[in-house]
Amino acid sequence: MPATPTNVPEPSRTDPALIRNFCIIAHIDHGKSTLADRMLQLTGVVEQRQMRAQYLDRMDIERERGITIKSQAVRLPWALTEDQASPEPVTHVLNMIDTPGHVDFTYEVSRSLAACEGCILLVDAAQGIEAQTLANLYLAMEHDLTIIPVLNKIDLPAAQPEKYAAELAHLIGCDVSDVLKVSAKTGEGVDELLDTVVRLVPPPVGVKDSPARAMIFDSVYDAYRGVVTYVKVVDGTLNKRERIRMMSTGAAHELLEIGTNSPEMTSSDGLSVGEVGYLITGVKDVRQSKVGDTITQFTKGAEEPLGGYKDPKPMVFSGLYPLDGSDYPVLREALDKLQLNDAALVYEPETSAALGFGFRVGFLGLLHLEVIRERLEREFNLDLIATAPNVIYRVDMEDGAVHTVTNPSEFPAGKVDKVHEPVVRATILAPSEFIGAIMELCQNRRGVLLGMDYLSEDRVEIRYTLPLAEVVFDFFDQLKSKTRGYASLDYEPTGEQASDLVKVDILLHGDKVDAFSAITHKDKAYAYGVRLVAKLRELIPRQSFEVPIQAAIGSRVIARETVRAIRKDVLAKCYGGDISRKRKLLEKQKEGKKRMKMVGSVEVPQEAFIAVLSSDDGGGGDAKGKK
Ligand SMILES: Nc1nc2c(ncn2[C@@H]2O[C@H](COP(=O)(O)OP(=O)(O)OP(=O)(O)O)[C@@H](O)[C@H]2O)c(=O)[nH]1
Repeated sequence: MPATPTNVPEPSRTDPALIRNFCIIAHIDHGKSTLADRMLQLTGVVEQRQMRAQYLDRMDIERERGITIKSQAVRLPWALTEDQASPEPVTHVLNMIDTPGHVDFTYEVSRSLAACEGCILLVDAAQGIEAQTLANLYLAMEHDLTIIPVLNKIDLPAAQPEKYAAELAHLIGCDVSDVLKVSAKTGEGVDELLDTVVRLVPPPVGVKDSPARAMIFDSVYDAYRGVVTYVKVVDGTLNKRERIRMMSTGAAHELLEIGTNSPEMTSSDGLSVGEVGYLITGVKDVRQSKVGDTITQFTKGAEEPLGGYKDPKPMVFSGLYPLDGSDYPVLREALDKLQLNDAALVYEPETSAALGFGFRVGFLGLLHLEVIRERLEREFNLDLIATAPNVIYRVDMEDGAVHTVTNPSEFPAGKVDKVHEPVVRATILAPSEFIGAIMELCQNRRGVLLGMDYLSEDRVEIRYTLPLAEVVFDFFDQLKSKTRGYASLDYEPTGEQASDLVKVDILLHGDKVDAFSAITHKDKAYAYGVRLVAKLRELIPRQSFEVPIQAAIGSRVIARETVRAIRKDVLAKCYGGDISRKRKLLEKQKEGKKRMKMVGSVEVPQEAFIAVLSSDDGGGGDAKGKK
């Protein structure tokens, strides 16, 4: 029987003993959104007739278009099932906090978890534990959260609840009988799950009568209301109309609105100890309301911030250039706009001899890069050339100077002592039959095996240290193809290592093309040069003169190909008078031209810049492409 939310306490007056803050962590597609839907329905915050699939996700799309805001935290009233029959059931307040699912946003996930006291670890009963299940579980453990293991999709004919319950129990060290079994689709077991959240997740602890301290765990930009900031109040109370201070910057703002989501925004007088909700201050840029920062009162505020604040650090860089140079101001404006909602996006203008005016843009990871690029192209109608993504290198010179390199073409000339590159700790989960293939791939990518564990008879967890540069290209695609789609991957940065790295330049007609420069390991430089030069020879059309294509390390040429002269005369085969056919061919040639970029005196098609992005393992796989 669904609970009807009666006697729900005001957010500014809720007894912390009745609050439960929790999140759902799961591997992608294991059913997090569907379970959230069921909870919205069972707790009565969304009525049956309003319910549609993935209620919260719908808001996500709207937010992207700037209409509404996704609920980063939803307040759900719930009375224990056995209480529901009594005349005055005790209503608990469950705050369900959303966590971004992807590896690029680990810091945000970690802040969301820091706002909770417990979590539901959701695993698909037909698939078992996957890499993101583990990555999130480890984060939850770091934050000392109470973990409720749950198997989802038990309605599926392919579900193996007994097998995976044992796997899950083994992983977190609990009893098999503690693993709950639900179907987010049919709703089976979801009310028991809500009861379990009330019973097992500890209430938040904080000091009521002290200056307020609230942690920001998310911050989103809304076209109409400005920045909406999601917080958990740890100590004290934040009241509407109060002046507040961001502790990392000291900036002061007025609290124009404060409230909770259930699931639409509902304003209140304030938020007190243990409560989770949103606030609006009128700031226009998420960088003024940063994830991880602590908010307190402006006067007589707290002195010590809550721990854990750090600025987002870009890990991957790429040059973004408009195909049509006159679009440069549009690109600048578009980046400015996107930055309003993305504190992790950094960029600065850059000029390339080959590509003209553009920006060097820093991203948290490859997914972040893809999302931004797609939004620029889709929402701002831009045609872009993106240079191959690269990581940050730290270069120590023999004379003691230290350079930070975010663009390979700026790799310093002169006597280099050491080059450092970032490394990650990667966790791969897969059926054990693929161990050999996975190890071969990781070894090829300069990986160092850290360890391997069997999760069950036929599933393994393999841990490697890998240079980030080897992961950012196409590692995941390769992993998927070598394991028929069965492997899952997660990684986290773990520092840097000194490596034998060199810069490989590409010369077209004797001119260095900065957009093609790459930093690679010395042992791979030759294969890289040969492969790229061969690829470019295929892609660059014949010109009216001969074009040598060379790869070089410093002044030493390591590979060379030549594009022979003669411009292709598309009309050569059109004898006689079929004028419409001639026109068609000429138009086609013109179309093709549009997508060309003049690099020095050579016309280079756009695909050539993309070709640099795909790599073949071992360097020798190019024959595939030639067939
Ligand atoms: N049969 C069955 N299907 C389910 C159940 N729960 C979720 N699904 C389906 O599984 C798919 C993924 O569910 P989502 O809720 O989108 O999963 P998610 O974890 O939120 O996925 P992401 O948001 O992409 O990370 C959808 O097609 C759901 O309809 C369940 O209990 N039974």
